[in-house]
Amino acid sequence: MKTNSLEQLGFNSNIYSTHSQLNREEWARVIAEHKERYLVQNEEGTFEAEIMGHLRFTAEDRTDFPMVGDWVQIMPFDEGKALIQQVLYRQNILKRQAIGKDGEAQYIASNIDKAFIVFSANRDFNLNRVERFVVLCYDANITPLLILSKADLVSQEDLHEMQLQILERFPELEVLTTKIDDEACIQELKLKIEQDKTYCFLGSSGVGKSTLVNLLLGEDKMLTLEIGTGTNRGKHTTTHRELSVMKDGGVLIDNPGMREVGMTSSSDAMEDAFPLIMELSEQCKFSDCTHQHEKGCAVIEAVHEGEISEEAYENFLKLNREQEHYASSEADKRKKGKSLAKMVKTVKQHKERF
Ligand SMILES: Nc1nc2c(ncn2[C@@H]2O[C@H](COP(=O)(O)OP(=O)(O)OP(=O)(O)O)[C@@H](O)[C@H]2O)c(=O)[nH]1
Ligand SMILES: [Zn+2]
Repeated sequence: MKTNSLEQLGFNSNIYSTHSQLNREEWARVIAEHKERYLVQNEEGTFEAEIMGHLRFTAEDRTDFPMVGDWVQIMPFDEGKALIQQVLYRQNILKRQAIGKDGEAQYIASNIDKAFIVFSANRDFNLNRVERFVVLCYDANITPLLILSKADLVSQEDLHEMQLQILERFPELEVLTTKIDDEACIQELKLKIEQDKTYCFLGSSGVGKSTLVNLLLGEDKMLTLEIGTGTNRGKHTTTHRELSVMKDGGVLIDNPGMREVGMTSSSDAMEDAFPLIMELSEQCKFSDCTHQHEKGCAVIEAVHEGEISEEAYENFLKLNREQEHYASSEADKRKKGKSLAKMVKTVKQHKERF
C-alpha cells in the first residue's frame, strides 16, 4: 500500500521544532484508533501500533493517550507493527464535554486546522444543534465551516430560508451547500482545502460526511483499512481508517469516533425533544397530565403533528414510568417540573453511554 510523506500528513517546521532531536522515521501520525489500538503512518508505511507499557501506567487520563490526528514517536518492531513511545505534538484537541459521569471530556481528534460541520438540509436542521458544534470548535480554537448537504432534496426557497436563519444567528460562520451530483459544489469545497492543513468532518450519522470525503479523495477512495485482531485479547475488533490524505494535499479526518461521542441523529433528536416536552407539558389541559391518553395533552398533540418523534416520545414515557416508580411520595410526584428536569439529565446520561 502506498504511503505518504510526513509533509503530506501535515508535518511542518512548527511541529518538527518541538522534538527536533528525533529521526524522521520516529515521527508518525495517528490515522485511526480503536480501543487503545492504533494505526499510525509515516513515510516508511502504515503500522499497527500499541502504546508502550510505561505510557499506559503513567497516564493520568485520556489526554495522555494518543488520539486520531496526534503526532507520536514510534518504534517499529516487526513487519507493520510498532510501539508508540510518546505523544509528541498537539496544536489543539477537538473535544466534547460529557454531561454524564464526572463531566469528563470526550476526545474527538487533535491537530485540526478547520472543521467542516455537516448538516443535511433535508432533515434535522436545527440552529441549536448547529450551535453545539460551533461551540465545540471555538473551544478548541478551530474555525468551523458549515456544510448544508443534500441540497438536492430541498426546494430553493427552503434552502434560502435556512441560509438566512444561519446568517442571522451566526454572522461569522462560513456556509457552503453541497449536493453529490453537482461537480461545482465539490470544486468549491476543494478550494477551501489547503495543502498541509488538517480538516475534520463533524456531524450526525447519515448526513453525508463519508460521501463528501470520498468525493474529495477522488480515486483514492477511502480505504477501509482494518485494525487487525488483538492477539492478546481474543476479541476481534476492527475499525476504519479515519485520517486520509488528498491527492493534491490536504488531510481529511472523517467520523472521528462520532458514535462513541453519542452524536447519532436519533440521540440528538432525543436531547432536543425533551426540553420541548417539558415546555409543552405546561400547556396541557390538566396539570397532572400523564401525557398518555388525556384530551388536551399538548405533548400528544405535538407527537401527532410530528414535532416530536415517536421514538423520543416512547423514551419519554419509559423514563416517566421509571421516575414514577422511584417517586417515594405523592408530593414527589407533584414536583413535576423538578422530576422532568431530572429526567432530562437522565436522558443525557443515557445518551453519553451510547
Ligand atoms: N440526495 C443526496 N443524498 C446524499 C448526498 N450526500 C450523501 N447522500 C446519501 O446519504 C447517505 C448517507 O451518507 P454517508 O456519507 O454515509 O453519511 P455519513 O455522514 O458519513 O454517515 P455516518 O458514516 O453514519 O456518520 C448515503 O446513502 C448517501 O448516498 C446528497 O448530496 N444528496
Ligand atoms: Zn399532557
